[in-house]
Amino acid sequence: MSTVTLIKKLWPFVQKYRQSLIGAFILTGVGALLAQVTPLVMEYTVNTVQEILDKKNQTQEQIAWIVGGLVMVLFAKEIVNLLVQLGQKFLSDRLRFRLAADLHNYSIKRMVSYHLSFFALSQNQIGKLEKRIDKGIESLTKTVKNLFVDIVPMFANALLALALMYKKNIWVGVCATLIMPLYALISREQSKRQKLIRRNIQQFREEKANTLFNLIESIFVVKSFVREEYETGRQWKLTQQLSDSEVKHHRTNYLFDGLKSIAEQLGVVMVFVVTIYFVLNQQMTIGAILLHLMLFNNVSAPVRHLHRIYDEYSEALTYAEGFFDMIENNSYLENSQSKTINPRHPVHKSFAGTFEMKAVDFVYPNGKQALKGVNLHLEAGKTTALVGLSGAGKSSAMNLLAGFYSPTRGEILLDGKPLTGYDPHWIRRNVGLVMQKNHIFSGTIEENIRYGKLEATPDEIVAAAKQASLHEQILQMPNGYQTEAKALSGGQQQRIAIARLFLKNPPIIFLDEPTASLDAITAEQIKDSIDAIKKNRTVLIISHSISQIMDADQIYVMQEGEIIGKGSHETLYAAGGLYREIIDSNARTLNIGRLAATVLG
Ligand SMILES: Nc1ncnc2c1ncn2[C@@H]1O[C@H](COP(=O)(O)OP(=O)(O)OP(=O)(O)O)[C@@H](O)[C@H]1O
Repeated sequence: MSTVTLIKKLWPFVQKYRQSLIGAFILTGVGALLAQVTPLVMEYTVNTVQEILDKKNQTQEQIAWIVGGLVMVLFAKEIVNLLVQLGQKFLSDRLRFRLAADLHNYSIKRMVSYHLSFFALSQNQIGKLEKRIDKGIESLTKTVKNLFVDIVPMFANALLALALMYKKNIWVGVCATLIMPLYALISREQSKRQKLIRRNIQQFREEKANTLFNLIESIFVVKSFVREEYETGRQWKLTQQLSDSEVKHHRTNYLFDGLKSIAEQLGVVMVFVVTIYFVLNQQMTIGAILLHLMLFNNVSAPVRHLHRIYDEYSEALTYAEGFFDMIENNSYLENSQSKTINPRHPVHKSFAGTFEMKAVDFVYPNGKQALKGVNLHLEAGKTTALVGLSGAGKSSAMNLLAGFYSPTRGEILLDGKPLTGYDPHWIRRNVGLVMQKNHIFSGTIEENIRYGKLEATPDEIVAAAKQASLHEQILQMPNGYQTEAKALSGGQQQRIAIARLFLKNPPIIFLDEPTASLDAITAEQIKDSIDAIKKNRTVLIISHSISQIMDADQIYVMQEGEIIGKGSHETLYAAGGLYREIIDSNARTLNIGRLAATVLG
């Protein structure tokens, strides 16, 4: 990423802090002027002392005045300088922290508006994203701070000092300028070599953060398979690769720092020799030696720090690239605002809820084709079931109907209109989802149920918990509804998701194995509650349980991403094939003959 691109991208975030920017620039100008005071005062001092020594007729009173005056000027300059620096630091810090907050908020806002396929990409795994956002914001805000505290003040100071050197003597000015191209050349070469190393470091850091996240997330499996050593070994390997790259990075820096130091000393010697020449030829006063060396120090200060500035800046550019790539990824934006039918459109008030998939193909970002030419019809107000072996594509079809992914080919219609024309937020507001794996947030049971309807009253929450057959168990918990939800069992967590659904009370219901981790009695209770809520709603259910499949008005059988049969339970069973195999093996697993004999007596 080039500097111009970076400025263009940052400007929308920075422009509302224009006043701080202008203030910082004014202070920078004042600071640059003040920095030249000391060399000029020193020149005057040396020349005056020389004069006193030459004339040998100055009174003690005159000497006291000169010394006192010098002390006053230098002291006053330091006070003003201190205030200027404080102002610069305050303004730049304020800008930095505000900017960090804005960038963070914006990146979160963008990220949550991306399609699920964005999160399915391997480079967007949780730890990697976290690192990219963190490092991106950190280095961008550091660059802004450096700009006002380091870069602009130092360069303003250097330019003014250089102008003064030229004004004093053109040859001295030329000497001071000569080292610049040499320095720039060395810095450019250094940056070229460091670029690749820095990219590697960024990737290793993201990888390391991600592996750590995964490790903590999978600690149960790690321990149960006694894989502690294997996991620490994986971490060690990554850390080793990262530290190798960092060592290489610093080694290259040391080498180039040495070269730059030689270039700077060359400049000092040249300025010194030229000034001495003019002093000996009596074309300059002796104070000029001190003046020129101090001015050259002002000129070379930014140059001396150039590598650090350059280093931090190049690092910022690398991270900024990753950060802006992530937050500007429009191809993954769900873009609810741009839809032809938005939440305020009257069509939504009278929608029926008929879904249709027409010749839908779907390929995941990793290249796995999950759906092939799928034709599916969910009749409004009826229950449709998807049946098939594991990996057949049932959940993928459901995710597409809920608008989480877009078909690779074919189209999906809702009430005869393309799903792509609807605001995905609106669709999901009208669809209640209970998935195989339901996420429980850190927080209380009440907070977790409330997620289904944020404005729900406590009574509504209790009613939803009752419908989900969870209320009694919650009351037995140490803090009732205020108990930490993560402490719940798998089945209880699933019922939290079901309670959310009841609270949301949506016209369309998608259920993916809603009773998968429940005991038989709870599963029956939930089935009854779901049966009650199902009436007159459009329902899509994925289940391996015979009872839930049989009740459906229409059943679709899926195999390897394709629909291979549809109809009622009776017609599909009579037709034989996969459906019959699934039902028969379900019955065998249940040992239905013996079960019937026991239950029916
Ligand atoms: N996020 C993903 N990225 C890549 N491939 C995926 C992803 N999710 C699912 N798949 C693949 O798509 C295929 C269909 O998966 P899907 O989850 O839709 O099957 P399913 O019929 O619901 O299976 P199950 O009954 O086990 O839940 C599988 O081969 C699976 O590996």
